[in-house]
Amino acid sequence: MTWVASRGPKQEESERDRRDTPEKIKGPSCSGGRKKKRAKSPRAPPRRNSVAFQSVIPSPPAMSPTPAKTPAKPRPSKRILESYTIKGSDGVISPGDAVLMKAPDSSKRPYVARVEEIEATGPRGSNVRVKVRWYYRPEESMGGRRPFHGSKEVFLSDHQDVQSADTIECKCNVYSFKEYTKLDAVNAEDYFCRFDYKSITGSFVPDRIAVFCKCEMPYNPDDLMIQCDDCSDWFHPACIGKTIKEAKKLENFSCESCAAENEKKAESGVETTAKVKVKGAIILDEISISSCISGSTTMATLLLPSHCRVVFSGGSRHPTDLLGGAPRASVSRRPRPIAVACRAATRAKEAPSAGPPPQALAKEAHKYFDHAVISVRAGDGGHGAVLNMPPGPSTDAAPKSRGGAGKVDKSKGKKGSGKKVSYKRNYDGSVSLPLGGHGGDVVLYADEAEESLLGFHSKARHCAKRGGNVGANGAMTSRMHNGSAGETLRIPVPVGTVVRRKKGSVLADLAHPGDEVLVARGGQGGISLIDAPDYKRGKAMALSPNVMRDVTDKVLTHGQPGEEISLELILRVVADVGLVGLPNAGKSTLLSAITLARPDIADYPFTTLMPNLGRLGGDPTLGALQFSSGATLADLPGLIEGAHLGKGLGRNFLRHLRRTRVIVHVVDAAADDPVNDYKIVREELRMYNPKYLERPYVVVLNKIDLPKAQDRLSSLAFEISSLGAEECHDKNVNKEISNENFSGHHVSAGNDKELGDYPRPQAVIGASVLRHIGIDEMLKEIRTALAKCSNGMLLQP
Ligand SMILES: Nc1nc2c(ncn2[C@@H]2O[C@H](COP(=O)(O)OP(=O)(O)OP(=O)(O)O)[C@@H](O)[C@H]2O)c(=O)[nH]1
Ligand SMILES: [Mg+2]
Repeated sequence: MTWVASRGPKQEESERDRRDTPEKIKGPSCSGGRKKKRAKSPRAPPRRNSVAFQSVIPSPPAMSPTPAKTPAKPRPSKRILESYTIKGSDGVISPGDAVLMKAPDSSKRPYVARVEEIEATGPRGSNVRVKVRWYYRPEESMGGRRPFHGSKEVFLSDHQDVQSADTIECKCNVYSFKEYTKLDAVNAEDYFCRFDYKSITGSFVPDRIAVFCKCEMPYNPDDLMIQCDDCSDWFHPACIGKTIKEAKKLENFSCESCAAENEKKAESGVETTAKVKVKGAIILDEISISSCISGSTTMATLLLPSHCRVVFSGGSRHPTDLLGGAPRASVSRRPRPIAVACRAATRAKEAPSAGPPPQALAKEAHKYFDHAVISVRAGDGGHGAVLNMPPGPSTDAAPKSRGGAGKVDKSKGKKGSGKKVSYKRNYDGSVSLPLGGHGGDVVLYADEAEESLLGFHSKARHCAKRGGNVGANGAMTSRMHNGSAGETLRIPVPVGTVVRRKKGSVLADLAHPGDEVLVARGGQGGISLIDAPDYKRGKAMALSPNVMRDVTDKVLTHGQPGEEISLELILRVVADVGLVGLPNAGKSTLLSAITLARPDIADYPFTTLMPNLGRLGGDPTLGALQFSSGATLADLPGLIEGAHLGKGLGRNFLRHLRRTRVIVHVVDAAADDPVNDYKIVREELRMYNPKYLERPYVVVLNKIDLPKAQDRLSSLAFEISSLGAEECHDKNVNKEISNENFSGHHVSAGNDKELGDYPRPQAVIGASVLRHIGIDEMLKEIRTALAKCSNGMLLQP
């Protein structure tokens, strides 16, 4: 006679129950959900069918109302045994041991159970029975198998049973999670258990568990993970955009945030001491590492060459493990987790934090307001799920009764009673499996409310949210839906910001309010898989052609990582007219005189540190031939001789002239040598970008209210107006400006032209902005210049 373990109801019944079970898993929780009503798990037997343990404990004799005619049969005597020798093997088991018990279907994996008690009944104790507590495999639990479940993982359930000792196949080992990760080798009979499982409610104890990686998943000991040398967090290769092969070749690894930090530190030039640091419980040298993992070639290549690698193993993973196939008999070597920090890690920890400190940002804002390097990361795609395909109305899939010989499976009579479930289908009729949510994109957009890039120095990293996982309770149901899409992260930048890859090409010029650019695309959501039993797999596959299976099954169920990119943001103010000149020439005074802007004005050099913008109102009375629209003026910091060598404030702020179409030179006519001052500024402009000198410009000889200026006004005007060539290349100006907007660097070399070779000023005007003398004439000239260069239209900046 062949004995098999008797567990579980008919599959149909279980699936129906599971479909009614709402999904409750949230975040790292590993709970399989709760039911309001008492629910049967796939394994939970209908209590009427299973032999309740209590029933074999001698109970008090029943009080019979009528005396029996025949004497009651004496109950067989029962003996509790301390140990039992498994039939057909030398294995001896005793209470507390884990055993494998035969499944009714020989093609199925044996059940794992913990022996609670051994009893012998019958004449001479010939009938030995064991009280067992079942271990559930993840796919047998209500929540189903999740990506973080190991192939050798089992849950200790509260489901008890009494079985014939003849169903015991052999002894096995169920380790705690910690013990399991420390095993040198994992045999076919080795399992691990980290959760207790309540088979009635489908809940787990503990119901929370530590999560790792960007995907925030609990640790699956089957999967390779890489540890960041700096922050010590663990990452899946797929989550950092690497294949397992590539990950194994890595010698040093720093996660994105640590890498960005390290980069900043490297840029700041902090010298550090390099020391190899060993951490973790096991400190091994090269030889002991190789001996420890001698059975794992994959790990050997990973660990030996670098000293700086790290790892949890994944060599033993096989699709059949994930799909519920029989455990492989071969012995796989399990390397111990070893973490060896590399030099970069030590350096990172010792280096001070990079980036300008907040005080510097406040005091020297002019150095940082128009340039920033940021890194953005789009959200990862949500994960798909490994789903169980519920059996159809046909009972060919229904498991046979696991009852011992002679037992009758009452549920057999319900053949074909299962309801037909209508699934969402693709256009070709195949079952549409739910997808993880799309990760959030990252978009930069021009916002008029933003004035500078200073904020990006204090927060240089921006991450969008990840997509939601497929909310599945393990079973494929008609109510399943895709994971929620991650929200797009929209980052406002000042109007006029040029976005480029770090040390790379220009991505966009956000020159108009509302302009936007998608800089990082969110990862695609992972697809779901059907975890069908062997005998149904063919059918399930036929139903669902979009199911992809691979050796790396998990990659398929995992969402794709979101894009990550380092960006350089360069602000070029959007202005039509640029005011340039030496410090104290009166540029800010001029801006405040003709616009509503109120810049700082003072009698000392470099009062202005950052460009000030002002809006010149339009004048419709001027008519069509004049520039009657409004224009924006930018007052730039003062230039001095040698600015191109970094003197004064340097000349980097001259980038803000790029979008201007007309330049106004403000010259202090009361200065010692106004003509030379004018030439200095022209020369600095030429050194920065010779094309600036080809733009129409007006010279304002300021402060003519002062007697010193008044005396020489006419000679100064003559001298300046005669400097330069007569011809003006107005027609080319527009084209040049728009091209320059996208050119990365100014051109200063290879230009043989002298100052005198460039066009003369359109007009030289004597003015006193303080006394409002010559203002109207100056405005007229500015408008004329604007009208000329834009041909009556506003330019596309
Ligand atoms: N007498 C006289 N003084 C003037 C005139 N315009 C400006 N000033 C004075 O010149 C000084 C400098 O003026 P600002 O407007 O700050 O000069 P700036 O060119 O902006 O100087 P920086 O910001 O340092 O580059 C102030 O004291 C003004 O009052 C003018 O027309 N006549
Ligand atoms: Mg100023």
